[in-house]
Amino acid sequence: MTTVIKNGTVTTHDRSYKADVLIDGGRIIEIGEGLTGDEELDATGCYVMPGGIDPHTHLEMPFMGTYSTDDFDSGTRAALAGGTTMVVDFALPAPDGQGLLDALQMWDNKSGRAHCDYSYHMAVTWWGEQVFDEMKTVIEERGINTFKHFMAYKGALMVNDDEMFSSFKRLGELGGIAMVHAENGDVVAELQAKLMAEGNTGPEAHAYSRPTQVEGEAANRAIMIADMAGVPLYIVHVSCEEAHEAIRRARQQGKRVWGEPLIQHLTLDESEYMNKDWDHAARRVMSPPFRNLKHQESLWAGLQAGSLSVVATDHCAFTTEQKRYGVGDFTKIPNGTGGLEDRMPMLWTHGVETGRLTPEEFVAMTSTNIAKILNCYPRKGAILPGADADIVVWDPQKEKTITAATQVSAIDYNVFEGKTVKGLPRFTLTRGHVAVHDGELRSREGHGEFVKRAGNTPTNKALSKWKDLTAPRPVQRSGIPASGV
Ligand SMILES: NC(=O)NCCC(=O)O
Ligand SMILES: [Zn+2]
Ligand SMILES: [Zn+2]
Repeated sequence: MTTVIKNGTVTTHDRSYKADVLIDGGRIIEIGEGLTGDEELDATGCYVMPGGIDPHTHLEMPFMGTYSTDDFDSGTRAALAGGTTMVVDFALPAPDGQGLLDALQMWDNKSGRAHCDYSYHMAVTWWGEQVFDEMKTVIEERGINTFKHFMAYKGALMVNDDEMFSSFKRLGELGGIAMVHAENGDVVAELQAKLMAEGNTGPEAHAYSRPTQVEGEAANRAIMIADMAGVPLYIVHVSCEEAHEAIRRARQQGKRVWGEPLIQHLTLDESEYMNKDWDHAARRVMSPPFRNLKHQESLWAGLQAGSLSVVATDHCAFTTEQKRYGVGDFTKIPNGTGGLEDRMPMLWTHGVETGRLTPEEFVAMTSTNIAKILNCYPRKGAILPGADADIVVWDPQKEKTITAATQVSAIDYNVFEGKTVKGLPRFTLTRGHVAVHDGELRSREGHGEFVKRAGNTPTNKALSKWKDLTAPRPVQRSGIPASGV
């Protein structure tokens, strides 16, 4: 059966034009005028865009003594409801020595419920011969080319500089991409202990324990270590000017570094932690914490200027009951917030509707840029013949007020509660299946497929060539002087 999307404006990362889009067998087969199909979707007044890709989710993640509540079922339904058609989740080996392949098996056991396509990043939570060896299999056989390192969460997921340098060098050899959660975990641990000792036990102390300096220092350190190891670097959840500045400078110097701000850091601020209601503040505890207007403006400017590349969510949703594990001790509040369902409408509302972004830039930041970085473009992130029919028909006039009462996510609150958004999906298609039909969710459990992503991306190849060309070489001398003895 064929499906045709009619009367819309096709909008990609580089242009917009009027055309119909014909779909068969889960792929786009033709783009043009006057197309017909068995099923017609009317896109009058809408943009026809590549479905969103959220490159940063933690679905059913074991973390801080519990599991994040949205799993591959509710999480991917929430994604589709908001126009996102692919998520990339982090497979996390237990830091006490669990192998990478073993962790991937655990993630495979969970992801079978996905309603949209998905891929994984691999986390490196400890270092040893087994990790070194298995990295090759992960890249070459499992099709996962991105490896995340936590520079924070001391005593749990954190790796030290020597481990990070070893891992980065191995990734450079194998054609992988390094990722970091950039916060100085040693400093955070000390600040946490000091705050607790002084009786600062509430959720606001979470923000006090993670000032922008800890992020800026770690981002800069990771950039320099990646440069010495000869590996491209992707910095997740960039929240402040200090980290952005390090990325901006590195990119201006020709280093291969990308920065990913989150929709939460772009639109919410630290005043949330001062709320008199403990639950309200604790629900917003995430790392890095929300910042102030100055940092938000830096992130928006980075998106406009191209020094920041991708907008994600870091969706890691805990219920109020789970957040209450940290009553009396803020260090025990599970870190993480939701956002999968709201990323695209919030970015459209605060980006395109305000004139900060063009619709084409919106597509680039929510889909195409990350598809290119992760090496799954143009299968994903494109409206082109042959691409997967992961499409969102975006209605710029459709409005709603975000509320937990009607959200798809399984948790009992929403950090964007009460915010009105203008710009929502009329239809969301996942490999041709119409999963959102005029506000109605018609997704299918298990429809999602794993997306393999080969290593040795174009960026890896270019960087390796450059590093070879500029590597230190011995000076060729005509004669060696006699020893002075
Ligand atoms: N960001 C956060 O607070 N929770 C999820 C885990 C991580 O990305 O650090
Ligand atoms: Zn993180
Ligand atoms: Zn994360």
